[in-house]
Amino acid sequence: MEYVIDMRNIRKEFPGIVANDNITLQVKKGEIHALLGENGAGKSTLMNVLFGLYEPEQGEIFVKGNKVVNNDPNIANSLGIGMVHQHFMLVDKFTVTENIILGKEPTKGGKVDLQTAAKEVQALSDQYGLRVDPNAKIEDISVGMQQRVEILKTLYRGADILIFDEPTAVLTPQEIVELIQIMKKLVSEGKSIILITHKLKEIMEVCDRCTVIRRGRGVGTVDVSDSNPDSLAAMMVGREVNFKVEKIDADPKEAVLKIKDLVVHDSRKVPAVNGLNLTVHAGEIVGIAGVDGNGQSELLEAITGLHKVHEGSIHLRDKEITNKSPRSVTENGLSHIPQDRHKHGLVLDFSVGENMVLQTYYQKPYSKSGILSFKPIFDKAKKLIEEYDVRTPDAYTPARALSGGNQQKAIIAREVDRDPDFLIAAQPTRGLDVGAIEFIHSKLIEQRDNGKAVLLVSFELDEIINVSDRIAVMYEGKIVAIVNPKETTEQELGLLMAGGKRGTVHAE
Ligand SMILES: Nc1ncnc2c1ncn2[C@@H]1O[C@H](COP(=O)(O)OP(=O)(O)OP(=O)(O)O)[C@@H](O)[C@H]1O
Repeated sequence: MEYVIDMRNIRKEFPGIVANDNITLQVKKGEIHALLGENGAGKSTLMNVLFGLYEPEQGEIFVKGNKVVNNDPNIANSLGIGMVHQHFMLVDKFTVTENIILGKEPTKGGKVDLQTAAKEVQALSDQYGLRVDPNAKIEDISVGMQQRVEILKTLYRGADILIFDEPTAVLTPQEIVELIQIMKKLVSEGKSIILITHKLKEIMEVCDRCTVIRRGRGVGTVDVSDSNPDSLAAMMVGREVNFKVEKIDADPKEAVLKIKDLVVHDSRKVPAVNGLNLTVHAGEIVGIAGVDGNGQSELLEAITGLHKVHEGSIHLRDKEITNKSPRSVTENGLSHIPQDRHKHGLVLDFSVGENMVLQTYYQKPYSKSGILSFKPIFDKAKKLIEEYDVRTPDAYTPARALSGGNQQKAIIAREVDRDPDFLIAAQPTRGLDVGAIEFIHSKLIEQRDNGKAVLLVSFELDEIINVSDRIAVMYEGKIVAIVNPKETTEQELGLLMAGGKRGTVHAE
């Protein structure tokens, strides 16, 4: 059988780690082929080898039966391979069309022919159901549309083998439904897709076959129709995974976070949070459910001191923290697992060890008389790396070199370990494998059981329902309903998130 992609016995090493150890990946034409593995298993590395970004130490690559030599991204492109990266590579100030044609502009009379380009983009967009506004600027469009621009960019360059690196991690549930339709359309038109995802539900829904890798080695390739989420998880992690979140009923105590009549403006000076009231008690997890863009980011930034509050107040226990600096809020007992781990969670060029003390480096035992004490810093880091299973060669490795999921585990380790009164967890399991998700959920529940107040914000409705003790539904900058997770369904929550009505609101 001839494969469109045939990667044989690939080996790729980084200092201190074999990221790909003799891996074979074979993709058939017209299939959606899942690539599944734990955080740090080597999936992105393998795709970067295929795309010519890394040169493997060993192994062969055949594309449509032809052996690839001296691979680089230009060669990969010319062979019809296109990559839709997790972090988009678009120019914010350019329009959709300008981004799509960048580097391959049609010309007329020596000038870029934008009219012809716009027509070509529209034709591709119609053919594959990739809805975009060709004249909109990237900075003004949603994440979902930006992703469609990335897909169109690869199609415009003639790609017929598309690599999607965790494409749904950044999307809202509605956008995920659309992307799945788009992927089905692409393969029905003869394209082949390699899909990296941690979401087993997605694999079951759209993929034909799945290749599993564990700690840099191939475990095997299976037909999805012969598998189920349990068997895939076990193959990937090497043990059975418990998908059910185990917890006893909450025993909430005194109020820890008290928000009264909060108003926060967004960057366009429009109220994004608009008269919001919310209380979170010691010993409970309150989950915030809402469609992206209903003020969740502004709310979290206001609590953590990253965004100015216009009206209203925020108290942590009896201390007012309204418009206090991030450091002051942190010193008053807040920990924060931020939504954007690169912007607010890590200093990528610092070592993992240094990142573990980002909020506490100036305190004892990590500093003495204003000078850093590296032994206690790295002793602490080593302990956390072990406890949280952060896969890194060592504590001295720069955070940038860790896989996305392991960067997230490092942040969670640091924030939970600081033992705060109040923990904000924003999309805490985004990009994590099922084994890591199981572990993080148990850590959040452990915090709750130790009497901490936890605020969980997540687009994953099953996570909100399974982990929270109360669910606050946020719509147009307000909490519009408080729901008991035991008495609701994903459908019912979805309706409330879209502005539907049900019951009364008790912010307490
Ligand atoms: N440029 C690099 N320099 C050093 N080490 C690296 C580099 N890129 C990846 N690694 C290491 O190689 C291993 C595999 O990383 P990779 O990003 O391929 O994992 P992954 O399976 O894609 O993980 P995730 O699901 O978390 O994204 C990890 O241990 C990572 O730390």
